[in-house]
Amino acid sequence: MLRIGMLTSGGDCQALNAAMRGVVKGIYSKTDDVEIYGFQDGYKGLMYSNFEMLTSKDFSGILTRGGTILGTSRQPFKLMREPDANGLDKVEAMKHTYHKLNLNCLVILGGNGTHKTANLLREEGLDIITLPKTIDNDLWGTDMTFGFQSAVDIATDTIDRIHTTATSHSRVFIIEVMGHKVGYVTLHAGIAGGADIILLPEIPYDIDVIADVIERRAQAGKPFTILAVAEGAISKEDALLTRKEYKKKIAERKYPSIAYELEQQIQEKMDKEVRITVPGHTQRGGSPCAYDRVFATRAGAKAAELILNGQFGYMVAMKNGEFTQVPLGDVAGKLKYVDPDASIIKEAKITGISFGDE
Ligand SMILES: Nc1ncnc2c1ncn2[C@@H]1O[C@H](COP(=O)(O)OP(=O)(O)OP(=O)(O)O)[C@@H](O)[C@H]1O
Ligand SMILES: O=P(O)(O)OC[C@H]1O[C@](O)(CO)[C@@H](O)[C@@H]1O
Ligand SMILES: [Mg+2]
Repeated sequence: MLRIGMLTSGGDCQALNAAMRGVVKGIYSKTDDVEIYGFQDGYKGLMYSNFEMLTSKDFSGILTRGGTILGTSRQPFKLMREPDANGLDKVEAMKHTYHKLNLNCLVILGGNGTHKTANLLREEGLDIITLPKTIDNDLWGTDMTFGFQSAVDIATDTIDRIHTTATSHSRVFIIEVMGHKVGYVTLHAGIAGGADIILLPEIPYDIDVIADVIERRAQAGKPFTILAVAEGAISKEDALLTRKEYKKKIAERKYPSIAYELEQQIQEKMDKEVRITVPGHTQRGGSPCAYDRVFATRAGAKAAELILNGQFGYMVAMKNGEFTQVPLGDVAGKLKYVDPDASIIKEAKITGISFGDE
């Protein structure tokens, strides 16, 4: 008998269900002697022993369904070592549930935050397999994560729609794309949507450069400008602050987000109508795109293979188009950033896209 626990943690995204379906189909293709325990709302379900016993049937028909059938939750990792309101030791509670149910392994689908806890549980002796989930594509050790391509498609669609109205009204439009620390979604949607300016957390911007691009476009007979801006885009001045100083500045910022601060800065420089669009959680919603369905199904199959082989302590990862496994200890606590020297940045610049830096 194989007893498998499963949970989804962190922000939801497209293809979580597709990935779990892949794992379950992969296992059931080899054996029927399986019990699947689905923990509700992320690690919470494991802590408080909230689970449902699922069968292969529960995973049928969910390939195209957005969200997660298990529910999810998030909390800063540092709170994991702090007792809950009733004094419960969260890590001990999770271990207790795992052992009480006599699980052979725990399958965890999550992003970078989730992997810190997954690795902690591995260090505590649990057998863990993880799958790389996040729209941010910021997981170290894998070239791709599921959710990313779907989010890029949605953000691109937003930019496409803004393009027509921006052109009609000769306006400057700021489209704020998800990504506080890492700008992959903004970079790809920005290029795909033909944004004129792309601002990423990894490449600090200079407001004078931005004003100059808008001005030069107007002089060239293009009175509208589209800016694709990551939630975590940062000015050159702010990039010089210490982490603590910057956090304080953000906490005290009178604007709801970077897009509104930028709008103000642009309007101080020029007499232009500026509008803001924030697609927000639409980027995580709805059905996964075809790429993510394929990626998640393959990742699920790879996870099933590892489980059946008794290989634990790994994240399923894609490297150069092939699925492989990376030790959890290598993944946890790291982020994969956009490399400002990557050729994609150079190529975007060659085609006239400004990153607001020079
Ligand atoms: N009930 C809980 N109590 C304490 N910590 C929790 C609980 N549920 C989840 N967590 C923690 O929440 C965090 C989820 O991570 P985070 O919010 O950084 O998202 P992520 O996994 O990086 O995914 P994404 O970036 O795609 O949203 C993990 O550190 C996990 O351990
Ligand atoms: O769902 P929440 O808690 O509002 O978090 C939003 C954040 O989650 C992500 O969608 C995924 O990490 C980020 O891109 C975004 O900044
Ligand atoms: Mg994350």
